Amino acid sequence: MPPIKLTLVVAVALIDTDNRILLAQRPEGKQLAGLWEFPGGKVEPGERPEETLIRELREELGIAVKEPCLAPLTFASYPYETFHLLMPLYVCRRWDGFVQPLEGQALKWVKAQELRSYPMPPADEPLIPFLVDLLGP
Ligand SMILES: Nc1nc2c([nH]c(=O)n2[C@H]2C[C@H](O)[C@@H](COP(=O)(O)OP(=O)(O)OP(=O)(O)O)O2)c(=O)[nH]1
Repeated sequence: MPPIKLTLVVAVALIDTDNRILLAQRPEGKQLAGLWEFPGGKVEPGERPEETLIRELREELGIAVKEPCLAPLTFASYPYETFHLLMPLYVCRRWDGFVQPLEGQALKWVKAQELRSYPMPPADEPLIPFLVDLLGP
């Protein structure tokens, strides 16, 4: 068996004042294209996960998030074919600026109980009940 490549990705459920969660659609041409995911990305060398998230949210969505506004909720651990994904999921209800699709990605605000209607990467499916518990149906 080849050694496992562990990949650390950090993601966030942004929650608006109606308790809806932001999903972003993975662009064509990327792995898992077309699936709906939580904003975030790979932790780069030398970064703390919270710094990664703040950077990704600025680059992808044009919003400014302060570190104390990121609350850990749960995590995903999933064996993709070429790497093992470890993905902490934070929750964030406060940010500055307006969410914009700066990378051309489709965005949707959805209720927790609607998450199952959006095809998500297999790693994300076990995260849904935590959001339903947190936010109610
Ligand atoms: N951001 C995010 N990534 C997720 C989720 N679920 C899930 O399996 N992933 C996977 C998809 C990718 O393999 C990886 C995130 O990497 P990424 O978005 O930063 O990078 P990428 O695939 O675009 O690749 P790259 O071009 O940056 O190398 O984590 C999720 O909910 N949010």
